[in-house]
Parts: sequence; C-alpha cells; structure tokens
Amino acid sequence: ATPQLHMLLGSDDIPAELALAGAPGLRWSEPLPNQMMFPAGGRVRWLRLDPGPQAGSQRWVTLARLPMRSIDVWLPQGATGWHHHHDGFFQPNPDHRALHAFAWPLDPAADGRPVYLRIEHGGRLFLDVDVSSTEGVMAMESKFVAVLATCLTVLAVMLLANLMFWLNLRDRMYLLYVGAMAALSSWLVFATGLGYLWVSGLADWRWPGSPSGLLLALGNAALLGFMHGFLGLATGDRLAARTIRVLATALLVVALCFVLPGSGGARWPGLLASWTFSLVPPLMLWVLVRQLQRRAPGTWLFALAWLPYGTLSAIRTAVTWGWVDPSPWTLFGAAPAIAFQSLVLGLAAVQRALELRQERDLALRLASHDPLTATLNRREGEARLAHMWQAWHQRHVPLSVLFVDMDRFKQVNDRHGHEIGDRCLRVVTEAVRELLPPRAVFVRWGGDEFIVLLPGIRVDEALRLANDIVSAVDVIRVSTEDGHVALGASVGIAQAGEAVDSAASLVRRADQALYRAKHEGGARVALA
Ligand SMILES: Nc1nc2c(ncn2[C@@H]2O[C@H](COP(=O)(O)OP(=O)(O)OP(=O)(O)O)[C@@H](O)[C@H]2O)c(=O)[nH]1
Repeated sequence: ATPQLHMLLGSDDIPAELALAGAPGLRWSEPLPNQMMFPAGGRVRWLRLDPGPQAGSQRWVTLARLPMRSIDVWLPQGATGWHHHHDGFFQPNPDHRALHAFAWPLDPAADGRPVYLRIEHGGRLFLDVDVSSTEGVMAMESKFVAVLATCLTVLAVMLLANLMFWLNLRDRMYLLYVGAMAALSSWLVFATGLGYLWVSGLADWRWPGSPSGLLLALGNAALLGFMHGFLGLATGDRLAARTIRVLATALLVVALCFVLPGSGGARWPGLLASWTFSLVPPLMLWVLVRQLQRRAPGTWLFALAWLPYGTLSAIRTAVTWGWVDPSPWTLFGAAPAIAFQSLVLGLAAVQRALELRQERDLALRLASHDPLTATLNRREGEARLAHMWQAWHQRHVPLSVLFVDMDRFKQVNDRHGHEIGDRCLRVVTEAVRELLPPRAVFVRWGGDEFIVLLPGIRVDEALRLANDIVSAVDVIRVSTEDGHVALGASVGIAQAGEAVDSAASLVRRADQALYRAKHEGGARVALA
C-alpha cells in the first residue's frame, strides 16, 4: 500500500497532544498527492501521513528540503509512544540521514500508526513527502552528494586558477571572479543545508539575518563586478556600466541588511532583498543584449556561461512573487548551474589572461624598440648601457661602445626621398645585425645614428667588428627607380676604462672618435 497524506481541515493550529490523541471533531482531508503546492501566507499546516504497513527493512519518512520556517514531526514509537523532532529554517539535524531532504526513521514496532507533521511556512511551499527504504534514502542521497561534490570541486579548481591569474596579472577582474565564485559556492553549501551542519551556531540566524541570503547578495554583487570588468563596460557602454554599478551597490546594501543588528524582526529588509534579487536577472540580460548588439568581445561566452544560472535566478524570482510553482529543481539546480557558469567564465578568464599577456608583451616591445628598424630605442639603450656600466664598474666586465653613423645620409634623403631613406636604414640595420655577436646590444640612438654596446669583448675584437660594419655598409646598393643608392657609414669606438668616469662620457668619447672618422673622409673607423 502506498503512503497516504491528509491535511487537517477547519483549523490552522491545534495543540499537538490533541491531534495526536485523535481528538474527536478533527476533520482530515481526502488523500492528497504526495507532491503538491501550498499557497503562500505564513500559515501553519497540520498533516497526517499513514505510512502503510511496514515490510521488512527499515523505512524513513522523507521531506524534500525546501525553505520553510519550521517543521515538527511526531513519529510513533511502539504501540502508544511518540518521538517529537523540531527543525528550524534550513536547520538539519545530524540524526537525519539525508542532506537534500529531511529523513526520519519509522519505528517498525509502530506498524500502522500515522505520523503527524506540523509545517510553518511563509512563502509558497512545494511539499514532497514520501516513505522510503534505507537503501532508497541512501541512493538518493549519494546521487545528491556526488553532484554537489563534483560542482564544488569544479568551483574550487576554477577559483584557484583565477586566484593565480590575479596574483600574476593584478587585474581586479580576477579577484572579483574569485570573490563571486567563493561566495556562490559558500551559498550552495548553506542553501543545501551542509553549512548549518558544520557551523552549528548559524542555524539560529533567521531571515533576514540568514547567512545564505548574505552570501547570495555578496556573490551576485561580485559577479556583477566581474561582468563590468570582463565586458569592458566602463569604456564601452557608459549606461550599462552605471546600471551594473548601481545594482551591485544595491546588493551590497542588501548584504549589509542581512548582518545589521535589529533588522531581523523588520519586514523591509526582506522586501528590499526580494526586490533587488529580482532586478538582477533582467538587468544582466539587458546588458548582455546591448553588448551583443555592439558585438563587444567576450559577450557570447559570458552569455553562455551565465544563461543557466540566470534562468534559474529568474525562476526563483518568479517563485518568490508567486508566479511560478517552486520545485526541488529551483533549489537543487543551483549547484550544476553555478558550476557550469564557473567553468565557462573561468575558461573565458583564462583566454582573457592569455590575450592580456600578449598585449602586454606587444606593449613592452613597442615601448622598447624602434618601429622602423626593430633595433632597441634610445630609452631602452640607455637603460642597458647603465646596466653594463655598472657591471664594468663593479666587476670589471669589459665594455666597448661603437658609435655608427651613416655618411652623407641627408643627400640620400634629399635626392631619393624619405621613403628610400627609410628603406636604406632598414637594409643597413639588417646588414649590421648579421655581423653582431650574440651579446651585442644594437640601439638606434637617433636619426641615422646607431650605437652597438659590446660587453665582455676585447677592444681588438670591437675594432675588427667596426671595420666589418664599415665594409659591409660600403658594399650595400639599394635599388631605386633612378638606379642604385650607394651607402657608407663611419664608426667611432670607445672603451670603458679608468679615464672614463661615466656611461655618458663613454658615449661622448665614441661620438668624438666618430667625428674624427667623418673628418678624415668617412667610411672608416676611429678609436677614442
Ligand atoms: N629617411 C629617414 N631619414 C632620417 C630619419 N631620421 C633622420 N633622418 C635623416 O638623416 C639625416 C641625417 O643628417 P645629418 O645628421 O646632417 O648627417 P648626414 O647627412 O648623414 O651627414 P654626415 O653624418 O656628416 O655624414 C637627416 O637628413 C635626417 O632627416 C628617418 O627615420 N628616416
């Protein structure tokens, strides 16, 4: 025989003893379906469950764990006794077999006697009462725990990965992601009852002071912050950016209400929270649609990640306002939805981190290199020179400087134009680069002037290299429409030594040597 559920008619509240004694005059409804919806209204319901005859194995009364203010259950013990359990809002009792539901053991010796339930609820309540064997409870429970554990593992892994990104890149976006996922996974732990088992004192926290509501508010505020950064709203869409900031601030105010002393008894904090939570899904959707229309990068990925969780949040809002019937999925679906969101957003954040790193490398390259010749620019050259000078000064690492300057380059420009001039500069730098030893640092000092820094190289080797450069440039012919352009270069060499007192004077000496080389007719090398 299947278990039968009846509801007490005609009275909202009766003393427990009266009901249990089967007081005359109590009217019970016709058998009810085991799954059904109770309307909202903050009422007390009395239910009677006839579990049917006991057969062999241990059986349990189960009740899906859905928000309710309190539940009392009287379990028959033996032929006449009763065992009374009381549970508060999301307050699991360690005696219960299950986390996803309340489960109370039925005494085989009380065969045939009914179970009485007293349920107090504020909002609409989806009731799912049943009788199950120990194996049935355990099978349901292990499935539930496996799903929850998998989801929490995914969240933990993505959280750690993004923490690493934040430590590496110091972009606030990653910290917001970490905060959002930490708050939402903690919320899951509380919303499924686990948290109250671990932190027993929190069970006494009542709405609006519920840790679960606080975590949900903080998690959503951080998620909005992540959205703001990830979609680049601040620079791309001012209106959306402002909307998201206002909404995130409202959520932080809600979070504050959850912990404000004295807000517990008032009605407004709960209403404020309901209103604010209701605004989150439609406003996020509005921003995503705007961003999709603008083809903002990353929007598709964000939309895909957020959609299951966003849909679930919207359904929960509809449940709050009584538009949709709640079901176990509106609560238990949150874990997979948040894990999915975490996984996709995490991958998106990884991709963004790789892009950022590429952009940073490019920016660093642009900041340190000359765009025309791809040699180091003067700023970077001066920094390298200072470093090498230090090495010479402290450890006597030899250092030679070649000052290379094109001969009569102005004429090339004047005769053939700047474009040909540019081409000549590129051809010359290519030719010089091929001659340089690996340790050499090649810098465009300015205009047609280049510097080659040669650390750890003897002066005779530097001299040989300078002569090679002059010879190599000498044979270069750049073809143009008006024939070939012949080029020439002169080199001045200076070496770090006792007579030189600074890096700047080392370069100055090389420049003076160069001046002599030019003065003697060019296409030659002069040593300082
Ligand atoms: N095409 C081109 N020309 C440049 C660039 N930078 C500087 N110049 C030119 O290089 C020339 C350098 O001229 P000067 O410093 O007078 O030297 P020079 O004509 O080579 O004469 P000497 O050095 O005395 O042999 C100038 O005409 C500049 O306009 C550049 O990036 N591209």
